[in-house]
Amino acid sequence: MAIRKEEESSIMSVANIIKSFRYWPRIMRLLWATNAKGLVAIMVLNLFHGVSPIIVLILTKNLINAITYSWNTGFNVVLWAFGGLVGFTLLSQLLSLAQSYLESLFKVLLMNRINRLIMEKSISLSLKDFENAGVQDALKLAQNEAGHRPYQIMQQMLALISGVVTLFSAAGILIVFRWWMAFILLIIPFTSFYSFLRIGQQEFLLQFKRIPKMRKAWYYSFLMTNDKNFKEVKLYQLGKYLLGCYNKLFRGFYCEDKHIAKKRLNVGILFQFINLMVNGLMMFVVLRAAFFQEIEIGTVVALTQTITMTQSNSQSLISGILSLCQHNLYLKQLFVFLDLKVKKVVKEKCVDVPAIETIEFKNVSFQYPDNPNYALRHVSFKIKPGETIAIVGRNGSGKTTLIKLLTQLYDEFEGDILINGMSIRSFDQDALRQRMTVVFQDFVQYELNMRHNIGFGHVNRLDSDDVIMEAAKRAGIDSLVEDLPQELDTQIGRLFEQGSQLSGGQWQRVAIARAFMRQADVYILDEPSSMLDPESERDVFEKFRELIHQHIGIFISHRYTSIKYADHIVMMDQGKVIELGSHQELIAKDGVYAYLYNMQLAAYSEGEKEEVQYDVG
Ligand SMILES: Nc1ncnc2c1ncn2[C@@H]1O[C@H](COP(=O)(O)OP(=O)(O)OP(=O)(O)O)[C@@H](O)[C@H]1O
Repeated sequence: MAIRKEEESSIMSVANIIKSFRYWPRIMRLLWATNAKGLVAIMVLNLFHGVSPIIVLILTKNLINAITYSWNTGFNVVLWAFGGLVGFTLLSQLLSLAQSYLESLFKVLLMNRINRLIMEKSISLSLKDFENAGVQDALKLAQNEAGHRPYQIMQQMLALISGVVTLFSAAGILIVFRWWMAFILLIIPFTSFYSFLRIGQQEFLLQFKRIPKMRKAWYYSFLMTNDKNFKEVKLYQLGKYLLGCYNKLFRGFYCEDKHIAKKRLNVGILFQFINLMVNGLMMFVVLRAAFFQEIEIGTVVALTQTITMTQSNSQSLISGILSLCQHNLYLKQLFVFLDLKVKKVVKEKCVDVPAIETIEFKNVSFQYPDNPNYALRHVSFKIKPGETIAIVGRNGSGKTTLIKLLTQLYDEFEGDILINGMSIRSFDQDALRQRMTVVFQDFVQYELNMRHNIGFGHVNRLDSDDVIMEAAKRAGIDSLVEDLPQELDTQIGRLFEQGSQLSGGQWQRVAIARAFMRQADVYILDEPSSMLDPESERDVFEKFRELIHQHIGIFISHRYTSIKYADHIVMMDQGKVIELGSHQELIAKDGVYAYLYNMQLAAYSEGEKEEVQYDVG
């Protein structure tokens, strides 16, 4: 996904810069789709903006000449010339205000459109792509930089159009006087073009290579400013250290930026000097012509202004083209992100997923992208209708990975998963997911109201208070919801105003209620009891067992006291199923499960004994 090495080096080539203009038709379509009428109006106003300095110049020349010869022509001619200049200046200022009004509105619409495109793309990505560091880099660049570039390109384009109009009309005036002056004034700024282009490319390359570090800097800042991390940062006194890490990165960025800025300054000084010399020469020619009475006083004023205007316009034209080239490089990254391939929905896949009755893992092996080790190896087991399966095992043994494959968050694995005897690959992923409900270990705490927090389990039922309250009841939080100041409509969390904060266990129960919103065939709880007290844990499991009656229940837990009620237990170790059976069977087998179960039991009774001794003492 990230630009490859050879592409990095070719960024510096002029051919690559020219190639980057291929995105322009796309940018134009984007601008057009944002607001076609607004775009046309802005363009027309911009053209007017381009010709208006020349019209003002001609009107000024006329006025001065009218004053010079007024004894001959009468004061009326002066009045008309003056009226014309004032009237046009007024009109031009009014139109310029209208232009900035329209441009500011257009900018808001365009930014919003690009942000929407980025978000739409983001949610269409697979988990595999989303977790890829290269994709994260591109996303960051698209959000930070590329988002506002199309607008700047539009502004620059418009400025260029108006600049070209001004430049050529000014050059026209000069050509009539001395053609070679126009030629020199147009040519000189192009000599600086290549130098500035190189600097612009170097700057882009710098920014591009910096993205991973920028994400790190952002992360340090996030650690210090986010409420979730605040307690630990405070307790371990990490503030100074993290700030130091952030500063170190910032200092590195600053040195690099300073180096580029210095280069730009040196080139700028050199070309400014050349410009001044040329300007002086042109002025000398005009003044000489005036001295020998070859031109009138109004024409002297007009010519000196035209020289300055041509020079500054051709300069800003060059810097405009340069910044367009640079915007193009950034924009390329936006389109690289937007063009990321999303797996196409295969039409033949079965959308009508029948009620899930059996699930069978058949010799499944799986490796995460960029991870050389297998997370699962030759996993096989079957779940029958109405069964509850507990998946147990040490940390990193592959339990959650099983769930990720079953829910199709990753779909490139070896072997097969059979749903009612058919390969999981033959079903439409979204349709299949609708038949399942999951509480993940790292469930989301939505900083929204309680209605959303529970209702997101079945987003079409967000307005059904009864359904939401029923789910809350199943998760044992109905009274918690009723006690909230605005019940379901109470804001939860601390991020926004008037939010009611919940405890860790309460948040977990809310996530469980969310999972209970759906009438699913498969209920999956990944460590649902990690934050629950023993009473709540028993409560949740009882509710879970009631709910999955006739359905399939899968839960992952490290608490063996809850696990023993499952119909079947799958014991995992290093990605493999090492034991399989009911609690009694596995205890009788006296293997790893029995060892871990007895160890936990001993730890519990030891704890209880200590408590008793403590009470007695
Ligand atoms: N997104 C990922 N990318 C690369 N490797 C991963 C990813 N997620 C997990 N792994 C690796 O896969 C292996 C299995 O992880 P998994 O999360 O399935 O373990 P687990 O049994 O659920 O662990 P725990 O009990 O700690 O939750 C681990 O070695 C882990 O490092």
